[in-house]
Amino acid sequence: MTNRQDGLVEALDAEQRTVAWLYGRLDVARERAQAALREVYGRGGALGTRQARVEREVLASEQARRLAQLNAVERGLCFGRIDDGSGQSTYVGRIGLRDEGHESVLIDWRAPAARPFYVATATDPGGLVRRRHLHLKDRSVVGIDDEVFDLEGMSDGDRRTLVGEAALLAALRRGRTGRMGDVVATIQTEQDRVIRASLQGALVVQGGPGTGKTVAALHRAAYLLYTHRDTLERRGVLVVGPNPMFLRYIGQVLPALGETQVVMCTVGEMFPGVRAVAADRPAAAVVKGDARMAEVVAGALALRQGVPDGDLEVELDGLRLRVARAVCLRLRERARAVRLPHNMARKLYVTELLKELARAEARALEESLHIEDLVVDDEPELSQPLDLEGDLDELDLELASRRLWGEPEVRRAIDGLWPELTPQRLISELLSSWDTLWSVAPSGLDWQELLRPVEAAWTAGDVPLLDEAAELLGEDDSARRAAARQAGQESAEQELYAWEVLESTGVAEGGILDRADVLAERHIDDGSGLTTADRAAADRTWAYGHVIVDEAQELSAMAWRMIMRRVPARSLTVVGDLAQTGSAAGARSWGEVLDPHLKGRWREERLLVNYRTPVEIMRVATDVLHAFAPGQEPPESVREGEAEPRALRLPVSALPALVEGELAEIGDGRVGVVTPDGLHAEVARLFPGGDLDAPVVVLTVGQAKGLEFDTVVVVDPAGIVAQSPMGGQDLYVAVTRATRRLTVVHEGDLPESLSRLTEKSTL
Ligand SMILES: Nc1ncnc2c1ncn2[C@@H]1O[C@H](COP(=O)(O)OP(=O)(O)OP(=O)(O)O)[C@@H](O)[C@H]1O
Repeated sequence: MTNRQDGLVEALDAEQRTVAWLYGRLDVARERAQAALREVYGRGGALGTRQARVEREVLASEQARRLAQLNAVERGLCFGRIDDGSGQSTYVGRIGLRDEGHESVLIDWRAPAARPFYVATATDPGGLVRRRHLHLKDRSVVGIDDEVFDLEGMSDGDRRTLVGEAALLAALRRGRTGRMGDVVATIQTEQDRVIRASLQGALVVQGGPGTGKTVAALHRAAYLLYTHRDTLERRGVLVVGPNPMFLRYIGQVLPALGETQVVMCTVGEMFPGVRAVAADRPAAAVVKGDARMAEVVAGALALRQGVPDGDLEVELDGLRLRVARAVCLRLRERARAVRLPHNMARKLYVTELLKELARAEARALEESLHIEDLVVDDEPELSQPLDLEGDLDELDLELASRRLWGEPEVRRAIDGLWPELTPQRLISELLSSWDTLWSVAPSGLDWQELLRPVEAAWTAGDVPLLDEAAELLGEDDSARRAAARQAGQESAEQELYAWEVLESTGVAEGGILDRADVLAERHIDDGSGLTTADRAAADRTWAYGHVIVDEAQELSAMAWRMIMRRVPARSLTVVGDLAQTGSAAGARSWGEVLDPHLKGRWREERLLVNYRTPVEIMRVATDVLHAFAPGQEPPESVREGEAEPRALRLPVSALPALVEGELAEIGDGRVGVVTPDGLHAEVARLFPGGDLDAPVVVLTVGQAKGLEFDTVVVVDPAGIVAQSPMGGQDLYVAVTRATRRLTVVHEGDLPESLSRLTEKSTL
């Protein structure tokens, strides 16, 4: 054996001992959490005082969460080590662990002490002499990669253990599984800046395909939850993604990092109770996404706050109650002046109008009696004009109002003037009414594109309109607010109590939680057993502590209005690539979409290295990019691929044979077949049952956005360009999904931008 091999074996042995010991600590921590959980449950059932129940729930939930976190970190518990010039070594892992003496033995990757592991470079090693990556298979150390920053500072023994392959490249070469994995072990410096940026304010992460925007944004969520757990566990974190497929693709990253309490949804899912299943035509999507639609919705609502053409007349038991048009106008102005949402202002309007109707009833009654003056002969002082209306005092008015409110004719009249509305009703009636759109749409807006049947299925583009409407309509939430007021009184007591529980049980000292109000909030006994994430997801008006928007270039101006409502503190991470905008309603510049809300108070980080697509494929992608954005440069690939990308002139029916060959080439990996929308059904029939985990999955470009596969087969590139409302952007997205191999299949001519591909007509 050579010295070098000896050194490596020695190093592996030494690291194996350390790693085994760390897993031992993990087992101890788990056993403790399990024992604590058993002990808490052992304290009895649902009986006992409220105090005892709260105590039990607080502890059980904390221990369960701790246990889930400890279980999540089993794979790759420790992945790094940093050595400083003083001979001190620090191990970095998925979670922080301490020894019996409470000394830190493993540093959580998110802790400040772990930072040098990610930011040290040869030119700026930050006091490190070496960074070591540990590769684990189950609990065994199977490899190590060293980067040495200061050869002089290392011992001879250490020098002998240098091993070649960079951990990053090893990670990038792995076959794809159909799901995104975490990259804690190999976060790069530029990504680290994104991940650890301050919670305050808005950060835009702009980067080309494969630069790790998504993966960095997810690690940022985990980092923020670790660093600001008190704020964020109470308020929650929301991740908005482009489609359900993408959310499934990234769904495992945060749980693998021990974080399960993040809400993930698409724009189409952001209105509780509505499932947006239909798609808009591009022209309709553009109009729906236009910021001027806010005026359209407001205008449509204003039309629902009506006044009669003449006087208001209601027939009731043979009486004709009449309220002058001028009075109706005055009541409407008064109700509008309170600036409450429509459904809440309606209360005021209804109360006032009922009083007017009560007066009108008295007047009508007077007239119906046909007695102008009641004259009592003997007692002239009693002789006076009959004045039923003038005789009504407040109490009479209230009683009469209540009675009138029970009359269907009165209800009908009021509903005709100021109806109680749901967002769904307002928007579906708006989008199906030529008259309403014609009268409220500002000039220049192609409102005719919006027209559709009243019962049409909801689209993702409708959801921001529904949200806008809900904001203007409000809901009569007096009952909920009364309950909240009462809960508010209780919460101070609960916080104090929760704190006492933590202290008396030692949980507080263990550092598991440091703020009692977090617990108090999470454990307010609303009887639902819901977590913050559950409550937030079900509540349209929830204000999140932080919102991450991925593929943010696709969002329309109206969608941004909705997102901003969810995050009043404007703590946002906006992740995207303007060169990949597929939606005609999407962004052309970040300033254009963000400035209306943030007034320039956002900053941008750029990611410039492509970790996904090999150089050869990126050359093709660059041609595609330059065809629609001549001056723009794509990110630089970090590695070479294994095959030149190719074009094949083949019919769709030949795809199964082609895909079979690709599967044979890549072994364990995944094939993605990307088609224009119009061909999707036909191609998908050739590969039944293809979900994300399947070896072959057929996707439209919209579905493939954000995903990646070992091999990508792009079908009918000319069709993809033709269908794209923006031009070549969709083709750019399609050709940048591959990590290893790219084949373009076409029957007609290839788009000019793909002329670099060597063309063949056989497999
Ligand atoms: N530091 C890293 N270490 C290991 N793998 C990484 C790293 N950064 C990114 N990757 C990998 O590169 C691939 C691309 O990352 P990601 O999907 O986050 O890029 P993206 O910028 O969101 O791309 P797109 O804009 O095309 O959707 C993923 O497989 C990801 O795991």
